[in-house]
Amino acid sequence: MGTFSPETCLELIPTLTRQQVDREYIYFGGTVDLPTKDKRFKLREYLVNLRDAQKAVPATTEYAGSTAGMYTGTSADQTSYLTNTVQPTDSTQSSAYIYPAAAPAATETYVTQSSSESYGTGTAAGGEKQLDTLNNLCHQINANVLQLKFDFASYAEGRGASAGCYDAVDMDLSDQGEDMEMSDCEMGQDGDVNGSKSQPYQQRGGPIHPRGGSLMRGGRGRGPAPRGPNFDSRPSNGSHHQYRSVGNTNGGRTVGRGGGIDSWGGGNDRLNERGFDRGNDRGNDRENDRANDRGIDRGGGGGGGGLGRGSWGRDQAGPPQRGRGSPRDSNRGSRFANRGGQSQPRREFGVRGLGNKEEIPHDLKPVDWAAQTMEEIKRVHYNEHASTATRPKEEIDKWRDSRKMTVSDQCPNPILKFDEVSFPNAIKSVIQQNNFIEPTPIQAQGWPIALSGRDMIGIAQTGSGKTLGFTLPGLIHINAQPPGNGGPIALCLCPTRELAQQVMEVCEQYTQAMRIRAVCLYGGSSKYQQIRQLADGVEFAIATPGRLIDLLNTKKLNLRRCSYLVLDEADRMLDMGFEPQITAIISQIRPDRQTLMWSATWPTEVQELARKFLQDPLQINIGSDKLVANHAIKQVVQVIEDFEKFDKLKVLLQQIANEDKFNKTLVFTDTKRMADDIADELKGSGWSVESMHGDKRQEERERILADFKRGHISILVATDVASRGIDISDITNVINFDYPNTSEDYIHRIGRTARASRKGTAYTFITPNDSRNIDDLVEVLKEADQEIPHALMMMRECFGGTKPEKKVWVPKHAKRKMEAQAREAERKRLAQSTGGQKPLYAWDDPDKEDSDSDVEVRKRQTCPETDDDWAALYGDMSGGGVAKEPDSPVTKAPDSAVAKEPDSAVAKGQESAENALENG
Ligand SMILES: Nc1ncnc2c1ncn2[C@@H]1O[C@H](COP(=O)(O)OP(=O)(O)OP(=O)(O)O)[C@@H](O)[C@H]1O
Repeated sequence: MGTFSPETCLELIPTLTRQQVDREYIYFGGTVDLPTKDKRFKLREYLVNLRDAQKAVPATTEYAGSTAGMYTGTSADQTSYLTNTVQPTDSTQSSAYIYPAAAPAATETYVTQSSSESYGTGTAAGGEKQLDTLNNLCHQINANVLQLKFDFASYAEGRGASAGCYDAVDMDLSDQGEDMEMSDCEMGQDGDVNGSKSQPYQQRGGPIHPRGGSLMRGGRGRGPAPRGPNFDSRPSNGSHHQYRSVGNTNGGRTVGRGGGIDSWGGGNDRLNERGFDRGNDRGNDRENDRANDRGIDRGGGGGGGGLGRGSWGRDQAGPPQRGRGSPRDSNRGSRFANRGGQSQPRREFGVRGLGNKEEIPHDLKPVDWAAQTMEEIKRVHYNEHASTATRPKEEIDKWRDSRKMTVSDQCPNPILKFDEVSFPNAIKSVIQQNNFIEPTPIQAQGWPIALSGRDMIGIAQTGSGKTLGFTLPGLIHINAQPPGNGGPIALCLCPTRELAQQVMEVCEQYTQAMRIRAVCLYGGSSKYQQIRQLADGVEFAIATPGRLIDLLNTKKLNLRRCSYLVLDEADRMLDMGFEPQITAIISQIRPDRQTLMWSATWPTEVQELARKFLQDPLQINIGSDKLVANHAIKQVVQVIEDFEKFDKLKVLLQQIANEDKFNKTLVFTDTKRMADDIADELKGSGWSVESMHGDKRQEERERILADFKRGHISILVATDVASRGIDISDITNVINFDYPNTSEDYIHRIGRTARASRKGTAYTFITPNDSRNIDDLVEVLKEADQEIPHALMMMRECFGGTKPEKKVWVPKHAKRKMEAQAREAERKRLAQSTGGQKPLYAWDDPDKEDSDSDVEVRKRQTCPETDDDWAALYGDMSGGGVAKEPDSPVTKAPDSAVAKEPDSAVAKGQESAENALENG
C-alpha cells in the first residue's frame, strides 16, 4: 500500500517543485488536476488499496467535529491530530467525521470526509463509512472530478520534516458538470449540505451555529490548528489559517458576506482574498459579487454555511467572518449561510431576488424633520433660454420622436445647444475642453428638469451621458446653497465601488473648476482618509451605501445639509435589495430634498418602490419603457453548449485580435471563480488578460481597471462588478461568456462598449441553461434590429421563459466525460443497428475490435453510471452497507451501517472487478 510521499506528489503534479515539497513552511494551496489518466489510475489504485486495507480495520469511533481530506501519517500524529482537532461533542454540531480507531498498517492513512449528511454524534460503525468515503473518492477519480490539494505547510507544521505529506483530497465536485452549480444556491439546488459542509471551519474557526450548522465564528486563527501539536503554539492569523486549512472545500463555502478588509485588520486580506470571499464563489456568485461589494463596503460579513460538494477545488473557503462582532452580524451570517447552504430560490431576495440587505446593522434613527429648523433650499436654478422657450412644439416633438424619447406631461422643453443652458463659465469651459459639441438627448431633456428642482427619473441607453446629466445640475444646486461645513449638499449613491469611482472621475474636472469639494466614499479604501476629507468639509459626496451607512453610524458624516440626492443605477440599487439601506439613508435626508433616479434600465419591479422616494417626479425614457440596448452595439448571439464555451471564447478572442490587435475586450462571467479560471487559462495561452471581481482587493481592482483603461491589458474578464457605469471609451468588444442574471444586466454589460458615439460589438453565448432569459433577449435583439439566430428562436420555442433547473459550466474534464458518454451512446446505437455485432468498446474506431485487456481498460476509464456499475467494477465498498443514492458521487454516509446482503449480481461484479483490478 502506498502513501503520498513527496515523491509521489512530485510525480503526480508536474507543477510542483522539489523545492516546494522540501521546504518546511510553504504554501502550496492550489488545486491540481491529475493530468493524465495514468496518474488518475495510480491514485485510484492507491485508494482502492487503501480501501482494501481499510476493510480489515475494526469499527471506528465517530467523532464530533469535522475535517475533510485524507491524511497520511504516523500514529503519533494520529494521536496529536485527534487531540488537537477533535472537539467535544456539541449538540449544536450537526455533523461529524470519522476516524479509524486503529491504524490499518504501519503507515496509517486516515481518510476523513465531511458528508452531506448529518451523522449526529456518538459511535457508529465508522469503518463502513470510511470505506464508503473511499468508495466515493475512487468514484470521483474515476469520474475525473477529483482534485487534490497538497498542503505542505500543514504537513511541515504538523509533523516536522518527517516523511510523508498531507494529502487533502478535495472532494470538490463542482468540477463535475452536473454538480457544479449546486453551489449556485440561489438557484435552489442541493440544499441539504448546509450544516455538515461547514465542518472544516467548525473545528478551526468556531462552533457551528445551531441554525443549519452555519458558522458564526471563525476568523483569525481561532481554534486549534488542524493537526500537529505545533499548531497550537503558532501565532495564527487569518491568512495563515487559511492556508493551513486544507482539505475539503465541501466544508466551507462561506456563503455570507464579509467585510474582511474593513472589518478586520492585517492578515485578513489574504484570507479575504483567497478564502473568505472565494468561499462565496460558487454559492451565489453573481449575487455574491454584488453582495461582496456591499459587504466589504459595509464592513460586515456573514458566516457561511458550507456548501458541500458544490464549491470548486481551489477554493479553500476561509473561516467565515463575522463583521465587527455585532450580534446582528451573526444573524446576518446565518441568513447568508442559509442562502448558501440551503438552496434558496434565486429570486427570494430583494425586490427581484437579487439580494437582501435588510439586516445591515445601523443605528440610524429617522430624523424628526418636523422638529428641525432648516434653511430653505434653493431648488430652482433654471431660466429657460428664449430660443428654448419659443421652439415650436412640432419641432420638439419631432426631435423627441427621432430619439425615441417619451416624457411626462409638463416636461420642460429640451435644450438643444449648450448655449441654451445657463451653466457657469467654469462648467462651460470644461465642456469645451472635452470637445462636446451638443448635449446628448438625455442631457438635453434631463438638465431642464433637474435644474428646475423637480424630482425625476431619467432612463437612457448606456453610454448616453447620464452621468453629466445629473452631476452638472447637482453642482449648480450646490453652488446655489449657502456655504458651510455641515456635510455634503449633494449626494450620489452608486451600487458599486467601480461606479462610484467612475462618477467621481467624471465630475472631478467640473468640481475642480467650480471649486466644489467632492469626496468618493466607498468600501475597500481608506476610511481614515475619507473621514479626514469629510472633516475638512465637502459639498458633494459620491458613495456606496455600505460605506455611507458606516460613516453615518459612526457619526463621521451627517446628511442634514443634503438636499440633492441622486440614485445612479437606481434600479440596481433597489433591485439588489438595497432598499432598506436606501430607506435608512434617506431617513437622514430632509424630506424636501430633490431626488433623481437614473439608469439605462427600469424594470417594472422597482418602479413602484422608486416612487416611494420621489415626489411627483417627471420621467424621461429614451428608447422605450422596455429593455433597450444601445443601438450602436452590434449584438451577436451564439447558441452553444456549455462545454463549448471556452473553446468558442478562444476562437472569438483570436478573431477579435485579428481584426485589430489594439482591440479591447471585456469578458463577463457569472462567477468570480470562472473569471479567474478563464483569465488563468488565457494567460497560459499568452493573452494579455486579467480578471476582476469582488474577491479582489480594492486596490487590485483599481489597478486592473486602470491597466485595462490604459491598454496595458487587452482583455478583462470580470463579473458584474464591471457591468455598470464603467466608461472606458475604447472597449471594442464585450463577450458574455455567461448570460447574466437578468436581462437588465445584459443591457448594462454590453453597454460597456459603444460608449458615447462609438460603435462596438457584443458577443453572447447562450446555452439551454439560459432559456429563462431568451424571451427578453429576443425582444432586445428585435428592438435593436439585430440578427436573431435560428437556434435561438428554436430554443425559445422549446424553452422560452422557463427557468432551467441548473446553470452549469462544464469544465474540460467533465466535458471529456460527457463526450465519452456521447460516444458510449453512439456505440450502443451502432451496436443496436448492427444487431449487436459491433465491438463493445470500439468508439474510437467502430471497425476495430478491442482486445480483452482493452475492454478492461475501457471499463476503468469509464465512470460507472450507477452504483451497481460502480459495485460491479470496484465492489461494494461500503462493506455491505446501505446502498448509496444514485446520482450522488459524494454519497451520503449512512447513519448507521445497516447490514445488507449484497445482491448476487453486485457480488459477482465485485469479484470480477477486483480480479480485473488485480490483473490490471
Ligand atoms: N454631451 C456629450 N457629448 C459627447 N460625449 C459626451 C457628452 N456627455 C458625456 N459624454 C461622454 O459619453 C461617455 C458616456 O457617458 P456616461 O458614462 O455618462 O454614460 P452613461 O449614460 O452614464 O452610461 P452607463 O449607463 O453605461 O453608465 C463618457 O465618456 C462621456 O465623457
